[in-house]
Amino acid sequence: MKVLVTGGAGYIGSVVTRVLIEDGHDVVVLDDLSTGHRDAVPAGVPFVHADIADAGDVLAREPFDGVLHFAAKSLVGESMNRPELYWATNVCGTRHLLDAMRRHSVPRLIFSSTAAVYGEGGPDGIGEDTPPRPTSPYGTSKLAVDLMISDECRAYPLGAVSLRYFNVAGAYGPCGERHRTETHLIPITLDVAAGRRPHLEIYGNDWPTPDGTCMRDYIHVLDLARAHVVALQHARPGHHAIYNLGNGRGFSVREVVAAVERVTGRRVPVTVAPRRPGDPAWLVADDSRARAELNWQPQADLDTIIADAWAFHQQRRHTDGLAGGGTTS
Ligand SMILES: NC(=O)c1ccc[n+]([C@@H]2O[C@H](COP(=O)([O-])OP(=O)(O)OC[C@H]3O[C@@H](n4cnc5c(N)ncnc54)[C@H](O)[C@@H]3O)[C@@H](O)[C@H]2O)c1
Ligand SMILES: O=c1ccn([C@@H]2O[C@H](COP(=O)(O)OP(=O)(O)O[C@H]3O[C@H](CO)[C@@H](O)[C@H](O)[C@H]3O)[C@@H](O)[C@H]2O)c(=O)[nH]1
Repeated sequence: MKVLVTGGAGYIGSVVTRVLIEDGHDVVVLDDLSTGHRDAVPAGVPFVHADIADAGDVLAREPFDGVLHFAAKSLVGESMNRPELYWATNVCGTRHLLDAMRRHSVPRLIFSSTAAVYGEGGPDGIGEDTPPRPTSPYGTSKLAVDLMISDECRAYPLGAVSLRYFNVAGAYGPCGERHRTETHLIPITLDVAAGRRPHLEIYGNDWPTPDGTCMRDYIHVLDLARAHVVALQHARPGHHAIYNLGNGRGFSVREVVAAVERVTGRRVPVTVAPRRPGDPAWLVADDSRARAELNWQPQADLDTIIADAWAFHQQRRHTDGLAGGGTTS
């Protein structure tokens, strides 16, 4: 298929772009490079430096079979302080994209939704039919888009799939997490293991969980990418399908730290800091619907996810000459 990948210079979008190309698809990437990197887009893939609000200019040039829409603001903590950014980019930006898709008769949409739409979970996995109660503007904005897409599919022949990712981590070859300001647990913990930060701050040790730290469900970015390729085939006109993508198993922040120490053979000093506003205690997926209907199955366990992220981290250290504290770039 000929597809447009918005946010294809970002972490997940760049991995999915690679996997789509390996699967024989013809990809164009659109990204404003606000958090992405031009060099994350594979060589030879046409790149458009633009905002999603202007995606119509690209869709007007030639027929597209689908759009994979990753471009977004996506940090829970930031969204608590700057909610307007989340409504403008995630909701208004996607509204413009949907209008352009309709104008240019693009039949398929794969949307990056999130576990953050559910709000507080619990030890039992969260299924797609759980009533959404987001605890942050990030989650609210993504839920608003999911609802907007459902309305669009009811009224028009668009076929859409929302994939609700749980915590994505790991790397695929030259593509991994390298946000200018990193907030995600695994890359920060790897920075500590590498001696680039003095310690990890654990955001709260008094949560209602077995060891008092937050529980999350980590999924390898390559497992996630493969689900997108399947979902593209699965989109049916006038239908909006929603699938959780996780591993179905929760790990606490302290368990992630222990896994990083095990995989890297390095010590990770920690301190306990206050809870981060907007964080739920538990987010663990019931991903049985994706396994059954998409015939998809995640392969990588937590140690593999961390080992691949660590290999990427070490490789960036060499290519970027990174040393000492600071952020990845
Ligand atoms: N990382 C996770 O664990 C996770 C979990 C659930 C959902 N998601 C979703 O997956 C998607 C990708 O996340 P990521 O971790 O790769 O983030 P990322 O920040 O690395 O990638 C987002 C990309 O979108 C681009 N972008 C942002 N605003 C844009 C705009 N207005 N116009 C054009 N491009 C724009 C950025 O430059 C960046 O390249 C997001 O929609 C996010 O909400 C991520
Ligand atoms: O320095 C840190 C960073 C994180 N955490 C904790 O680690 C857990 C995971 O945090 P993080 O890696 O920032 O991911 P989340 O906030 O869980 O959000 C990610 O996972 C969500 C789905 O679960 C997605 O919607 C978001 O886009 C994605 O950023 C949370 O409990 C944090 O409080 C710390 O204790 N210290």
